[in-house]
Amino acid sequence: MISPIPVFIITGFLGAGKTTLLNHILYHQTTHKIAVIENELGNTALDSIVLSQENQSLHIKTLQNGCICCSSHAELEMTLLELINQLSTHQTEFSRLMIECTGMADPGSIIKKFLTHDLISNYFQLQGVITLVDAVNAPYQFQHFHVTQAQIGYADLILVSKTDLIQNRYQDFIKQLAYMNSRAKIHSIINGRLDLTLLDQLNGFSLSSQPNFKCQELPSNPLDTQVNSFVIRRSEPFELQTLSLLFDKILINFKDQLLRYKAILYIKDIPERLLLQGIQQIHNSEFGSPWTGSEAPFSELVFIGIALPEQEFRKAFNDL
Ligand SMILES: Nc1nc2c(ncn2[C@@H]2O[C@H](COP(=O)(O)OP(=O)(O)OP(=O)(O)O)[C@@H](O)[C@H]2O)c(=O)[nH]1
Repeated sequence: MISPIPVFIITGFLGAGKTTLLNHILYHQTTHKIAVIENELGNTALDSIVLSQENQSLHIKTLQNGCICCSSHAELEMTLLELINQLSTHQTEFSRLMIECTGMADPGSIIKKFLTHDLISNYFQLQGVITLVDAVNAPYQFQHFHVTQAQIGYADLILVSKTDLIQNRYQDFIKQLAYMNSRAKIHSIINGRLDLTLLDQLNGFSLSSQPNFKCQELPSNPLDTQVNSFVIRRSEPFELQTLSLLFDKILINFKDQLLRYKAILYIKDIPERLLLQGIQQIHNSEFGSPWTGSEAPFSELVFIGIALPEQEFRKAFNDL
């Protein structure tokens, strides 16, 4: 058994710059052999031809029978299982896997595949969801294609592309993205030129990471998008049992709205911090390092979802 291979999911609406980014990564990174799974909708896989010409050594698989978040689910699973077979029989080797989604894909179901499938989750460790956002067209896309909002909600790293076309007029837009997803790092990039060290820093699905969420101090939601996020902080400890009951209730009541959530929790009479993360209904938790004498224990929770009622959540946690 090899140690799990880090997986990056690259998402973003049509034309946002996913392939441009992928080409930059493949061309400039030197330390990893990267396998790529691309998903093209119903046309020739021109993108992958460009990629494979520039990077002969890469294993590139193009899925063309539909979108991997819906109709082509089984095809993605089969491809991953095939890669596992090739890895375990030493027919191939690579140290990172990148999946480029179609522009219309909701990444939620793709993420779930990596968290729920026994064999796939043994071989592959989801490292991060990278969402490309087209600074020129995203405000229109947010209004007309709601999947673009979900793509923001699932992101660990948001890359705002095409800022060269609008000069400095995107600061409010960046604030809007932070309002929608307070967990994700946000950077602007031009023509895919990503600082590759950002990839090494991604650990969106790690339970051991220290949450350090951005505060939401934005008074309104200027683009009237549905996806929102908020951070709840608390210094008093939670009772484990009542907290579990509250989470159960939230998962039932908001099952169609929750996208992602992550928390570090201070639990009464427990010396270690409890780490929790979830995507939609799937969640896992474990105890992390103990609180040290020099730090004041605290809880910090971030929720990202579709029109989540922030005040209702705050009240529910405060009342515990
Ligand atoms: N000016 C400018 N153009 C960009 C930038 N990033 C990408 N582009 C261009 O935008 C177009 C679409 O880029 P792609 O990388 O193909 O976008 P994509 O997200 O892979 O598109 P789909 O496969 O259709 O979903 C191409 O012509 C790119 O050259 C950028 O930062 N600035």
